[in-house]
Amino acid sequence: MNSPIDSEAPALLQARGLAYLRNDEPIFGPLSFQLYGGDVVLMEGDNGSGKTTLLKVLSGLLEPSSGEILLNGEPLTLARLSHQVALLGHLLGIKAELSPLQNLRFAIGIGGLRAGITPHHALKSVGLEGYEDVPLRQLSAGQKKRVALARLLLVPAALWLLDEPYANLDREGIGLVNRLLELHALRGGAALITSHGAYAYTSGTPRRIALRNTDMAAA
Ligand SMILES: Nc1ncnc2c1ncn2[C@@H]1O[C@H](COP(=O)(O)OP(=O)(O)OP(=O)(O)O)[C@@H](O)[C@H]1O
Repeated sequence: MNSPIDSEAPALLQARGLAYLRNDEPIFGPLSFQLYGGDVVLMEGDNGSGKTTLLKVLSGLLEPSSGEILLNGEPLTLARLSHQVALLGHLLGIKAELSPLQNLRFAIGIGGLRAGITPHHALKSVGLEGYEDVPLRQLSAGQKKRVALARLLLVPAALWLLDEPYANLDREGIGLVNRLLELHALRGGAALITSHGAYAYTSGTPRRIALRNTDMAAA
């Protein structure tokens, strides 16, 4: 398990007794865990075990049935979410009618801009130089995923919540995700990643949280 980079700092993310029920049926939890700067944590589980639901709860899209979520030691609010948390969901949150550049500018308007990087630079970093002005609907699934990865690079959010970040990516794209994660962890960020188990994160041995269909337990 990674240790906090600054032991005085509160966890970037703390979940306390977090549970979600749909129609009185438990989907996950209760779960308690925390992520500090430098942590990359892998959330594993079979189809339907609740990984996406947990990320939706952590990113404020769903209300937990019980428990609480703290960001930097403070209760989660929409204002804190927009600047402290970046979500990469199944629906990538990018608009098909806009170009990569327009999508990134839109994201900056909401989430802010990290110092020392521009949208052009971010697109080059994810291998999309030359695609700046092409409408998203003309890009492949993997290229769209790369636009969403460029957005992660641009916004200053320290906590990344990534739902299946390797899906639709080729071998080079998988390496790209790993490099982005390593860089993010090195500069004090943290990431929670979902995976079906065949994960591709290759840097060290990430901490794991296991969601199971049968007992809904946290490891
Ligand atoms: N909008 C919804 N309405 C009703 N039930 C839902 C909804 N979304 C998900 N579920 C149910 O909640 C459970 C958890 O779903 P979730 O998408 O969180 O699982 P997952 O672990 O991310 O799955 P996968 O690995 O297939 O992406 C499943 O049983 C699913 O059928």
